[in-house]
Amino acid sequence: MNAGAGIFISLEGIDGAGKSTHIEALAEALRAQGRVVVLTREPGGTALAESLRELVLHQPMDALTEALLIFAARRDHVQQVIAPALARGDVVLCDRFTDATFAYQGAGRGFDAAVLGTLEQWVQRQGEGAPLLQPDMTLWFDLPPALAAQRLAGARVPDRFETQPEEFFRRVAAGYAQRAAASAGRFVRIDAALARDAVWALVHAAVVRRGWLQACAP
Ligand SMILES: Nc1ncnc2c1ncn2[C@@H]1O[C@H](COP(=O)(O)OP(=O)(O)OP(=O)(O)O)[C@@H](O)[C@H]1O
Ligand SMILES: Cc1cn([C@H]2C[C@H](O)[C@@H](COP(=O)(O)O)O2)c(=O)[nH]c1=O
Repeated sequence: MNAGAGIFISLEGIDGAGKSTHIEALAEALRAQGRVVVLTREPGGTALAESLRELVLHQPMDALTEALLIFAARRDHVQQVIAPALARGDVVLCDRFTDATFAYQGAGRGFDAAVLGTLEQWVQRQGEGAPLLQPDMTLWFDLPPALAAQRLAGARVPDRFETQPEEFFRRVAAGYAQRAAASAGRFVRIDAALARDAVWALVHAAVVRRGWLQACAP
């Protein structure tokens, strides 16, 4: 649940699943129908959080340090960008949010999910008794890790996560599947193995179904 009048949509999936390929087009489709869209990402989205992102993606560190830095970045991002945008009534499109932490740090690294849950409660509430900030909808780009690795091969210099073996991404993918099953009303599974046009059609249809976009005229 989000605390404002706006709409909070997150995009999730393992590295290379195709989120970035569609997030700009979704922002444009929403803007074309008069919505104000804040396009952002995690870790990142503020100057401080982008600095923490650089550390998390490139510096060696243990699992607790990684989880704390990601939640510190998230706190700043929520306070400075996401909560104000939702309060204004904007649409927030966020490339990854806390489901990524449960999938990567929890399922991938094996970090204690209960501790992650506690950090989530601290970071995503605006005050005592306030609701837990959560996306209204999560578009989950579900792609087999072997296919994601093929798509990413040679595409860019890999970071600390992208250099992990395929087995790591199998655990992360299983983590996402578990999150999706536990929050079936929030998650929309996108078959990311399809061709780009077909993936876009699924993304567009998911947002239309919620009534946040008008269907295109035939
Ligand atoms: N449906 C598709 N079919 C084939 N290739 C695709 C498809 N969608 C995206 N790609 C390609 O796969 C690669 C990864 O896509 P993209 O960067 O959008 O993934 P991502 O989920 O944003 O990854 P990351 O989270 O690691 O940044 C890119 O080279 C992109 O052009
Ligand atoms: C939010 C979040 C992210 N990560 C990881 C997942 C990715 O490998 C990188 C971000 O890179 P991207 O190209 O922008 O997808 O960070 C994570 O491990 N935990 C998180 O909570």
